Amino acid sequence: MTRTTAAPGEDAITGHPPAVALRGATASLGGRPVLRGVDLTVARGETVALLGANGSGKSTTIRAVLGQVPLTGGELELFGTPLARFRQWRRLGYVPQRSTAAAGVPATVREVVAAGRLARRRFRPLGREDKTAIRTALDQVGMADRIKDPVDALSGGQHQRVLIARALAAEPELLIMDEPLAGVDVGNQEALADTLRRQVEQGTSVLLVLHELGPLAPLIDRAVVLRDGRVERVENPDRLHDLACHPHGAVPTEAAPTIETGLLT
Ligand SMILES: Nc1ncnc2c1ncn2[C@@H]1O[C@H](COP(=O)(O)OP(=O)(O)OP(=O)(O)O)[C@@H](O)[C@H]1O
Repeated sequence: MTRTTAAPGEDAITGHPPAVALRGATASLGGRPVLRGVDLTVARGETVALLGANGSGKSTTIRAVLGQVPLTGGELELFGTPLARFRQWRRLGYVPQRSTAAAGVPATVREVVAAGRLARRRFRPLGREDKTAIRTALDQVGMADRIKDPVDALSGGQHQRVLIARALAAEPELLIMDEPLAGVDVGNQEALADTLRRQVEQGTSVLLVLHELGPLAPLIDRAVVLRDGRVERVENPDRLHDLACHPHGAVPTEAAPTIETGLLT
């Protein structure tokens, strides 16, 4: 049912609370303030990109959303539930920044992707549904033929695609990804963008850190630009082209040449 008015915190169209509602978030790491009052909302079915220079707090923000970095102030709700009471982690899928993920873990591709089903199957053996989800997720990232290989035998970009498959296998309602296309070649970036488009069409909410919009640009509803642990500005899709070319400076008034991707930091 379409609604024209929404209660505070609810999405105006679906009437559901947003997937992510972060308000005035502050956090410190190593004794230094890193988040200094971040407001971030991801409505149901929305795709939000977090942009900003190195060290601006993008990864820390999404780790805070995942409950991995404690907030020193502010509020976080996931699907309308305050973090302290949130237990439905199976509704989330996470693709960590590649350099921090699964390095040196002696596991096969299948085992890594099966880990994405952990929260769903509550440590029971894999069932038929799990096996189908694993196979489908690997198909979606073009890695089904490597299912039996050790992850150590994969290239960096292939490894990244397996981590994306792990998140997809969870069939999440909210997909959180930290630089998901880093190290992935152009052809596979396009394929992953198609996969993500299908997820979004099915109603998945997406929060992702990007340095380059690349083929994901058409999927993005809003871009939140961080600077020094604060939201510097929020941009709508029609500004994304300019943002890709001029992330931290003035946007020229003259028409710029059409460029689909651009360096964001
Ligand atoms: N474990 C840590 N201990 C201390 N400081 C940290 C830690 N992790 C991150 N920081 C600091 O927090 C700030 C924000 O880091 P964060 O990783 O969130 O930035 P980012 O925007 O994701 O950067 P990048 O684009 O380089 O990935 C940086 O100044 C960083 O040095």
